Amino acid sequence: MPPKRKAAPASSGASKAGRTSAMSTPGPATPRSLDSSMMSDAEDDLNDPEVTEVQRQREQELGQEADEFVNGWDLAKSHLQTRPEGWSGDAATAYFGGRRDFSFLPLKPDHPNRPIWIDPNKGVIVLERFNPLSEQATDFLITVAEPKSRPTFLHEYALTTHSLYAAVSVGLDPKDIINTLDRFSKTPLPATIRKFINKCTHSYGKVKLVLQNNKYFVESVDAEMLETLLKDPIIGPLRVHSSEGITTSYAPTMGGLVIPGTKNAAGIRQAELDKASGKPVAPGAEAGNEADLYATLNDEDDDDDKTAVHSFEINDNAVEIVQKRCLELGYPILEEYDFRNDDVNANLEIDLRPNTQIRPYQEKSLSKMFGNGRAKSGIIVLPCGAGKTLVGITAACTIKKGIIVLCTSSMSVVQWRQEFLKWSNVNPDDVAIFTAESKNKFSGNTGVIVTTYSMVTNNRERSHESKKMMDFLKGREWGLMLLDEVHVVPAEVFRRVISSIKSHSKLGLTATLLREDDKISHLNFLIGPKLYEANWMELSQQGHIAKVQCAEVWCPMPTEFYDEYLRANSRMKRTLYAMNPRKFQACQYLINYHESRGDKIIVFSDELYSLKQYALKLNKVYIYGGTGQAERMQVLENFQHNPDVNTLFLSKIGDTSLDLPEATVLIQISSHFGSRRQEAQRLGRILRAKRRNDEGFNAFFYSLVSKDTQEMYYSSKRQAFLVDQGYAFKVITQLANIEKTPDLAFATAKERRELLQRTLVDNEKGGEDDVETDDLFGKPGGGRGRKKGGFGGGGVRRTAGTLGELSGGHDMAYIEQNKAANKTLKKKAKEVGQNAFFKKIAREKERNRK
Ligand SMILES: Nc1ncnc2c1ncn2[C@@H]1O[C@H](COP(=O)(O)OP(=O)(O)OP(=O)(O)O)[C@@H](O)[C@H]1O
Repeated sequence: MPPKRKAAPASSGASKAGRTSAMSTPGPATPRSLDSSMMSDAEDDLNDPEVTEVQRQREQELGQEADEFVNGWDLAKSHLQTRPEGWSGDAATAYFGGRRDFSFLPLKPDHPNRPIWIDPNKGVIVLERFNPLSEQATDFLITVAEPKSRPTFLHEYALTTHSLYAAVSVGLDPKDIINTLDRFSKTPLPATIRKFINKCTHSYGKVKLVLQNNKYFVESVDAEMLETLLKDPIIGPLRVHSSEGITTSYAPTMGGLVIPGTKNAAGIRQAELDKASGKPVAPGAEAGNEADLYATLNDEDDDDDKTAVHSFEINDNAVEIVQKRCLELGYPILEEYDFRNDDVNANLEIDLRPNTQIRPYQEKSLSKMFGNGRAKSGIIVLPCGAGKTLVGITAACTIKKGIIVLCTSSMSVVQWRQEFLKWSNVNPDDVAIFTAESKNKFSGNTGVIVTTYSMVTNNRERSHESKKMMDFLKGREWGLMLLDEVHVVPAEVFRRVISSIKSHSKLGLTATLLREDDKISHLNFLIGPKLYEANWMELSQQGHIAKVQCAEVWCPMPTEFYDEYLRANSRMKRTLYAMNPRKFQACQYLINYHESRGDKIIVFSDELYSLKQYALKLNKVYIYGGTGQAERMQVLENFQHNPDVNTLFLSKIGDTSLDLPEATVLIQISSHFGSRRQEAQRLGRILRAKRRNDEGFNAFFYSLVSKDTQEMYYSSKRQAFLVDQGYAFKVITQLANIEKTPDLAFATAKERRELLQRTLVDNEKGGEDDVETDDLFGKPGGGRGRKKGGFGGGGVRRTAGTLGELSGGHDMAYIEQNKAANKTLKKKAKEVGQNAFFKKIAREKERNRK
């Protein structure tokens, strides 16, 4: 069967440039050129129970697609060899024909000097990064469009309704948007694009959602508009009937706003004054500081004219439906909080400490939130380690009202509280924690509460204390709700949080806004649109996150493994491509190489059988769902502090449930399907490297892939997001001098055969059923670390002798070669219970507890 081969849309062309060949031939062109639309409905959302069933079905389909892909290459290759004489088509022709043929757009005479192209149908903008005007164009595009893909030479942005609203809300005039786009464009601005911009900007801000006295109101200055909405068959019935239809009041006015932690903030200016004992730096002194432009609104904007506003009340649980419907009607609802004129809710004494200065990208992201002096709800996307916490705290210091922070674990709750105390001058008694262990309220009449999603959405019988606390949380209006790690929380959880706890504004924080597509659109209504997404490459060039070299290592499968692979069911296929002895050797080689350079290495395997086999054979420590809490802590502490423990094997439990110490190298030996989010999250683990500013320092991310298997396909799918962020995956087909690796595993044909037999026998009965979850909200049928069979389970029998008998090779008795390194650690820990290293850790723990 020929592979499904839909040509990718022209608009994703820029993202195709991400993979390059480092050594020898990369083989066939990369699977990125396959149907990229399939990426959108991938099973990205590993944690969402709602997705699990869909996910299982997709897994099967994906398996088929992957097989077709692999077979397809053979077909394609044979086709190329036999193409007819005189055939003039080339591989690229398909990308520029039909709907992607834009040659009807006339080029301006000086088009080489202009940096952008605009797709008249989709509003996708392609920016030439090598053009001299690209810097200016980038600053502008970030304000009016959403970044989609940013590899080295070509960037893609998209004009969307939300991006245009955001542009208007920071004071850009539709005419200016059109003129500037036209100025940068190589062709005259298409009429469709002008129309789209005018339409979106025209309806901006006509309808608002406002929280007053713990009730939601739909508000507009245009009474007729509200009448129209009330006549709508969906919105009309959602009005609260006891309320008296449309009411009219008068809107207050705004004053100037300065985001704390920026150059203009009082604290910073005071600190600069003190430091230099001289004049303060003039506000906005830095020419072209875009954030200054947006963040500081002049008091001249004040006027005393009060405008009449009309409103009607809606039910708490109708908010999402009304928002969706208004967007369909072409009147997107604006959720903005005029916190400076909120006299109802108490003010919180909180400011950033005077010496705290937020970084330019943090400032930019916040200027999107506070662009017009009010707080817009939405999501800020910053890579791991780029300082999302400080962004959230600065937002809290700007709003200065009651703040509620929702985290994914009680460990993060404690960290958030500590960060509040570290970066701001808030009174420690005003920052309270609501977890299973602690249910304190703040001392004054307002403050900060840090809690977890599960604490506030828990359906089980609550303790008296916990119930009292929930009543407290529900009974008041919060100024800001900070939602951490929004990409891993199911939409239903947000729905429950948001309908029970009322807040005037919401800020979602995440490193990757990747979920199944419809879930992303849920977030638009549940939290708000994406306000800002940082450019990873820019941040790494500026030294805020580490530079990472990404490579995909192609490992051929020995014939006997490949034969079994072709015959195997999908479960066994996965085990076989993970247990490929050439892959094992590559892993051993890379570990040796990087350990000798002083790196700390994390090896990820989603396949539990291979995880443990690799770790045992290489005598390394490992953690998976079944590892007890005490052992986990011990392994992590050793990995962090013990110079003899430099490699840690991790199952997918490491993606979300562990607070991992810093590492500088990541190796993936097996990864589940095509989750772009998981891939990005894993890369994030090495972005925080402290040595990132050392001259020539690089972190490394290797994906080991068994050649000509389904893995090749999944791997390319997984990389899509990172490629869009500008990471180039080098393909390595040969590791130099690998055969000279000391004690290279499976170096002989006999050892490889033995490995194959053992793998087949051990997994005969289904082996590890990978229901292990790293999951915060649980999946049906699997609690944390629950698994059928496998290690510690009852399903697999592994005894010396059995294999020999089965295979008929009595000389191949299976010997458990290594004691688990974990056990050695445990033993050592007992022996050296009073060792300085452990004493230090104990002291640190004690300090943290205080
Ligand atoms: N403006 C700043 N000035 C100084 N240090 C900063 C600043 N912003 C962030 N940092 C530091 O950068 C580090 C990473 O910050 P943080 O943990 O908030 O990142 P993150 O984006 O939340 O990462 P993750 O997604 O991994 O949780 C922290 O040590 C933090 O103190």
